[in-house]
Amino acid sequence: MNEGLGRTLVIANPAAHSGDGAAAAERVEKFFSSHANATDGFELRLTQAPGDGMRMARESADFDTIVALGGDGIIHEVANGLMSVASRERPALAVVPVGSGNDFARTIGAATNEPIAALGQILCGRRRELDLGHVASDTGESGYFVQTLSFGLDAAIALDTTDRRAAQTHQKGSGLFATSGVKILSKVRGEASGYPSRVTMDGEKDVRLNSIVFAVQNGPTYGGGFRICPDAEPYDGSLDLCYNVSVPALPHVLALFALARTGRHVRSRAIATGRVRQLHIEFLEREPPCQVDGEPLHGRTYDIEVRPRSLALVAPAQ
Ligand SMILES: Nc1ncnc2c1ncn2[C@@H]1O[C@H](COP(=O)(O)OP(=O)(O)OP(=O)(O)O)[C@@H](O)[C@H]1O
Repeated sequence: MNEGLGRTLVIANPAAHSGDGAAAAERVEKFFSSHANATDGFELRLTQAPGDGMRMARESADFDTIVALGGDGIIHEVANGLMSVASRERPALAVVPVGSGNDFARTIGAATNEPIAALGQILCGRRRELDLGHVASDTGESGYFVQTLSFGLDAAIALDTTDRRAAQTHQKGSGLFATSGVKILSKVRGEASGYPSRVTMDGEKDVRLNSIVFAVQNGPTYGGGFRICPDAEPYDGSLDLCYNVSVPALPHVLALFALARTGRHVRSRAIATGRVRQLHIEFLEREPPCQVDGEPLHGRTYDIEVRPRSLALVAPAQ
């Protein structure tokens, strides 16, 4: 049993998972109202638009625990808002995952799209110190990521899933990612052309790559369950990498994409993996598509680092 949630703020995205977030928020409100000893008082606030979750979390120093209810997007916003709160006043993060992708939830072992089960896990959970990734680009954009940052074709695929969700597709999770993958890859004619880059890992000598895929992960999956960095874990003080070291022919790229569903792509000679604390990437010819926890980010040059043990997380007891 954890030491209690204390004063609790639920920040809920009613639009998450094609609108399921609204009903999930009601169920959580009912649960906390009828189990008064679960918290030292709670408030529920619904977001109305992108950005609200970050703002609400930024102003949450009076609470002990913030429960982010929704998908990876709202968890990303709440984590970023919490990082603006002074560390000695920063509330703990808990999640009730109601999303289409739920990659962060999968990483920490939280029940997905089952709000009461997820609440049960929180109430019986244990505190863990969660690492975050931090990224800053040459456009001046910067922020933290809880799960994933990637460049290249896979980022284009992830961003396409966001557009297709906004267009009310009924697909979810890895099916959505797979369909966007086939769509994006079918636009590639002949050889997939990469994004030439110069990469410095942990201050070592730089390497030249022609990146089709360059993923920087705090947890193992992206795209609703694709195990791009199968060994990543968000409590180890480092970020895991997966990138191509040669540019395979298109059928090979498609095969690797399919294998990534279960993490078997890492056995390919075209793929390298790594583990770093800090990374500098410069894209030499053109800006690649880039996604951070499923949202777009822009720039040609990126500084990325792990911020170990940044957030107290109420994680399911394993
Ligand atoms: N009230 C709202 N109406 C519309 N969009 C919102 C609202 N609140 C937040 N958002 C935005 O919706 C986006 C997606 O939300 P969220 O990640 O919670 O759900 P999802 O897309 O269904 O799940 P996942 O990210 O796991 O696939 C976020 O980027 C968030 O900023």
